[in-house]
Amino acid sequence: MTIAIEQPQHIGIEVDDKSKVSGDTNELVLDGGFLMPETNSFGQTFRDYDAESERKKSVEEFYRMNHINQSYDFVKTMREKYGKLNRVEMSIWECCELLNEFVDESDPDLDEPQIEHLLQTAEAIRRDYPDQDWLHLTGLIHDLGKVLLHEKFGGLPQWAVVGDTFPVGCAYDESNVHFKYFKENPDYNNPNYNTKNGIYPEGCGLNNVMMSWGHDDYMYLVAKENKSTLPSAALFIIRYHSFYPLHKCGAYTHLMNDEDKENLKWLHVFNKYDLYSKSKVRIDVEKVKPYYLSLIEKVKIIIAHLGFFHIN
Ligand SMILES: O[C@H]1[C@H](O)[C@@H](O)[C@H](O)[C@@H](O)[C@H]1O
Ligand SMILES: [Fe+2]
Ligand SMILES: [Fe+2]
Repeated sequence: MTIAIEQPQHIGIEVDDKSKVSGDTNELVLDGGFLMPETNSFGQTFRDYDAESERKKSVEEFYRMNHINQSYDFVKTMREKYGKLNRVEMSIWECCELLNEFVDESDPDLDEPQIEHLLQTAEAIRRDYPDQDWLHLTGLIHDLGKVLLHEKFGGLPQWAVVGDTFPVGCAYDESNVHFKYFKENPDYNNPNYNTKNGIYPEGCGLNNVMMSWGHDDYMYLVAKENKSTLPSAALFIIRYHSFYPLHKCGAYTHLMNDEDKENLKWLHVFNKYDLYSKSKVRIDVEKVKPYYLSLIEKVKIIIAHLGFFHIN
C-alpha cells in the first residue's frame, strides 16, 4: 500500500526518505516489512475492550473515571498548570527509566512496564525505516509524558495521564471507548459543549481544539514551549497518537484543517508500530541503550530545548 505524503522538514538529524519513497511523487511505502500480529500478548485481538480478560474490568473502570472527570474546565486548569513546565529537569534516558515503574491501566494489550513499550515501538520502526532517525526518536519519546504519573511530576492519577484522548468543548463521539460513561461528565448536559461543533468553528484546526488532558498534550507542550525543532509531523504524532476516535474511526474530522490532514498520514504510519509492537518479548535494554544514547546525543541541540530534559 502506498500513499502520497509530504516529507517532514529537516530537524537536525538526517531525514532520509530514499529507501521508502518511490519515484518523484513522494509516495511513502507503508508496509515496510512489519508483520502485524493477529493477537496481543493475551491471545486476543488488539483493542478489544469487550473481550473477557484479566484486564477487562480494570480497563473499564479506568475509562469510567477518565470520562467522568475529563471536562472542559479540568483540561483548561491542567494546561495552565503544566504549561509552566516548572517541575523537574531530567535527561531523556532518565525519563525512560522512570517509566520502568509504571504499567498503563488503560491498555488492554500490554501489562509490561512502559519502558518496554517505548523501546518496542522505536525498535520496530528502526527495523523498517533504518534511516529515519527522527521517527526512531519520535517512537522513543512519544509516551514519555507518562512521567506525569511519577510524584516528581505531580503524581497524577492514571485517568489524567493515559488512555485514548478526545476533544472537550464539543459533543463526545460515540466511537470513544466506553462512551456510556460520558453521561456522568458535567459537560454532557451543557448546551455550550454538547453540540457537534460545540465551541469550535468547523475546520478550525486541531491546534485550536482542547483535547482531554494526558501524556500526549503534556509531551507536546514540553516540546513546543522549549522551541524544539522536531518536524511538524513528529509533534503531531506526539500530540495526537492517542486520538483513536480520529485516526482509527474517522470521527471529529470536521475539526481538522489541511495541515492536520497532511500530518495524519504520518500518524497512520506511526500507529502501526505503536499498537502492534506491543508484545511479551522483552527488549534487551542494555543492548539497545548505546544506540538510543547516541541518537539522543546526536539530537542534543533539539533536546537541550526540551523543558525537563537535559543532556548529561
Ligand atoms: O491505553 C493506551 C495507552 O494509554 C497509550 O499510551 C495511548 O496512546 C493509547 O491511546 C491508549 O489506548
Ligand atoms: Fe500513548
Ligand atoms: Fe505508545
